[in-house]
Amino acid sequence: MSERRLTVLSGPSGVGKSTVVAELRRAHPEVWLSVSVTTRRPRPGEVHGVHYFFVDNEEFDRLIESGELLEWAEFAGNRYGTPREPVLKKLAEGVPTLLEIDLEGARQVRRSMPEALLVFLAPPSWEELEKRLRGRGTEPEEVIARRLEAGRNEMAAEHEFDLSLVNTNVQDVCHRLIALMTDPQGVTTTTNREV
Ligand SMILES: Nc1ncnc2c1ncn2[C@@H]1O[C@H](COP(=O)(O)OP(=O)(O)OP(=O)(O)O)[C@@H](O)[C@H]1O
Ligand SMILES: Nc1nc2c(ncn2[C@@H]2O[C@H](COP(=O)(O)O)[C@@H](O)[C@H]2O)c(=O)[nH]1
Repeated sequence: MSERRLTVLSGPSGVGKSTVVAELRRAHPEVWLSVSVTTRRPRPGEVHGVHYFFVDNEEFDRLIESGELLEWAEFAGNRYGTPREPVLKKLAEGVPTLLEIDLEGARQVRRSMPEALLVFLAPPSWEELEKRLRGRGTEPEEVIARRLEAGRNEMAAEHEFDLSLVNTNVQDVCHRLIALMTDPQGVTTTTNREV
């Protein structure tokens, strides 16, 4: 089984990664999304084991030390990581597998699984990104500021990805993403900005 079936979706906070992934999975339930571990507190409506595995710092330390994480990173004051075992199992079964992770995590996957397809989700503009992040209404202003600061860094790393998709329209992005996941032959190694 080729590691090419592993697709990583990254991009600045608020660009619409979760929205795109939710629509992709609604339309294509055959795609498996890794459930990450995080030390962040749950937002209203988030369910343990569905949106994240919510753990404390001690448990996260243990997961790192025992090598149970494929990658992990600190983002805007919290830690996030991908459980290794379920990802390897799904890939071995040939299931199209998706990780929604930050830039640092994507870089780690690039090193450990170089055949993975790394897709950057870009906003139509910086103003639109701010509008989406604030409009979501899930974080206080100081957290939004930290996420936007991280977002500047993520935008500067767009060229590291195999491909960029501009999230103007969720349906358009989903169509392109599922095509890439099921037939990634057309992807070149230089960054293309699309949609
Ligand atoms: N194409 C789009 N057009 C307009 N609004 C959008 C679009 N995609 C997502 N949004 C909205 O932008 C907000 C942020 O989306 P979402 O939570 O999916 O972002 P995210 O990239 O997963 O953020 P984070 O990294 O912080 O988890 C949401 O309110 C969502 O409804
Ligand atoms: N490196 C990793 N980053 C992850 C993982 N799971 C989620 N994330 C990224 O964290 C930020 C913030 O997410 P939020 O849910 O608090 O808004 C976002 O960029 C996610 O993509 C992971 O397992 N590893």
